[in-house]
Amino acid sequence: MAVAGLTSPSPAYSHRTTTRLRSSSQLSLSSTHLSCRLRRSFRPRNSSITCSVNQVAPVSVQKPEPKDKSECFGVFCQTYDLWAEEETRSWKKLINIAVSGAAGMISNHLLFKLASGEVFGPDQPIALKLLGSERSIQALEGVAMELEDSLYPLLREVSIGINPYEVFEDAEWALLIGAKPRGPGLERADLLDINGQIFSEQGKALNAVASRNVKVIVVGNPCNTNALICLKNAPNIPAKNFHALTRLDENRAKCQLALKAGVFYDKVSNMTIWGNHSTTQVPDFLNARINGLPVKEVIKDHKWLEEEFTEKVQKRGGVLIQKWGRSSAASTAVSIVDAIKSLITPTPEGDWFSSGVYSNGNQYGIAEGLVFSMPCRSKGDGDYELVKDVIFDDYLLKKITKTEAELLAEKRCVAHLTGEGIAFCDLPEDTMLPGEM
Ligand SMILES: NC(=O)C1=CN([C@@H]2O[C@H](COP(=O)(O)OP(=O)(O)OC[C@H]3O[C@@H](n4cnc5c(N)ncnc54)[C@H](OP(=O)(O)O)[C@@H]3O)[C@@H](O)[C@H]2O)C=CC1
Ligand SMILES: O=C([O-])CC(=O)C(=O)O
Repeated sequence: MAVAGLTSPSPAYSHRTTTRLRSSSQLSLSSTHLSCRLRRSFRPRNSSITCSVNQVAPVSVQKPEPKDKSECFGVFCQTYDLWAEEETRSWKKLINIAVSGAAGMISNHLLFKLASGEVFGPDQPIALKLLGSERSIQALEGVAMELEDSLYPLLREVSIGINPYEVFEDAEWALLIGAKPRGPGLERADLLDINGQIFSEQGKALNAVASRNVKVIVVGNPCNTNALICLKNAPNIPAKNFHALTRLDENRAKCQLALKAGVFYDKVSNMTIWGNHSTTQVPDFLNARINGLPVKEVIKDHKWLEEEFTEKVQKRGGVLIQKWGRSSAASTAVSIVDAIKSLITPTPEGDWFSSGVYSNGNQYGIAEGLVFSMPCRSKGDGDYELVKDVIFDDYLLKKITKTEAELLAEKRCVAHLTGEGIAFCDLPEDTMLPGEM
């Protein structure tokens, strides 16, 4: 077998064809692929591995092989003598980033940001492990081909697959984007169940094969409850490592406040989104600041804050769908980048960021056992702490109670997927995703 080359993006490297070759040659092609990966070539000059099928010892017994094996892709299976490149000397150790829904719209923006170095930095080589499905495998090959053609120096490996137990192996970051979108006639309870099954399976897979300190960001909706299902199915990974993406809501809220106050949006800080990534979410203007001052001192129209501003942020996703004909993809990818960067760089003094995190042990009196968006700070080590000095008033507490009730109802709906008994679905009527109106 020729190692998948620079010039032939043919189906020769699809997972199915690789399986066929393996069967006929009686060789462990999986070892071949591994030995061909770029990370293996970080070694002194003159001792780089020359990759060829002859190096692999024949195996006497042919094991049954999974049909859905994840494989390195095209040019990313090649070996190079990287010591010729001085810059690689100062590079950090390669990290594995798994992305689900990798052929979807959000990923189409996100993967290229990850590969460019804008997220993890110019000295951080990465491996992208892309999860698709039978439905999307062709498209996923197309994505991998575009990554090949982009010639990103920091992108050392790309593998694609449809089995989360393969794709999530040794993942240090898992960006879980793939989920069935809500369509006409689909009840929210049904969506919770369908997507819940996906996140239950992916939680189990992370538990089995990912790095013990993997950081998981759940984007696929309904993301808070999907994140809860995921963490409940991954008992060997700290619950604190699971996040539901509410950073897009934070960014949307900052933009609206900046617009009203007539300032550039970098002047808005301390923006918390409380609760669910849904139309009950609470953009907190009581604690947010503009130019370091409380928002209510800068924007005197408090009725606007309570009514128009709040609803605008809650329903921004839906308005965008009406304009665009599809949900936010580029801005969601940007907000995923922001969310990751907030965990790997120290939070600026006095500021914070929002993330949907496990509510156990929170000091705000929010019900335990939920994934609830709250204000967080990080030292830049991938971990976070909840912010202590926030204030509440009756308006804020009432709104938080409403989004909490919604999340508690969602949780009861998926009890069968979190190991908490029999599910009982009594969702409030107005329970909606931001993209629904
Ligand atoms: N938290 C947030 O702020 C935001 C969250 N979202 C959510 O992110 C998710 C992905 O959005 P986006 O990338 O635009 O969506 P796309 O429709 O472009 O991609 C979604 C991917 O989900 C996968 N999927 C899994 N199960 C199914 C299924 N049963 N039917 C169809 N597709 C399925 C598909 O990949 P495959 O076949 O490979 O599994 C598909 O490529 C959605 O759930 C969306 O609601 C969107 C915007 C903001
Ligand atoms: O509802 C959706 O799919 C879109 C979404 O989450 C958002 O725009 O915030």
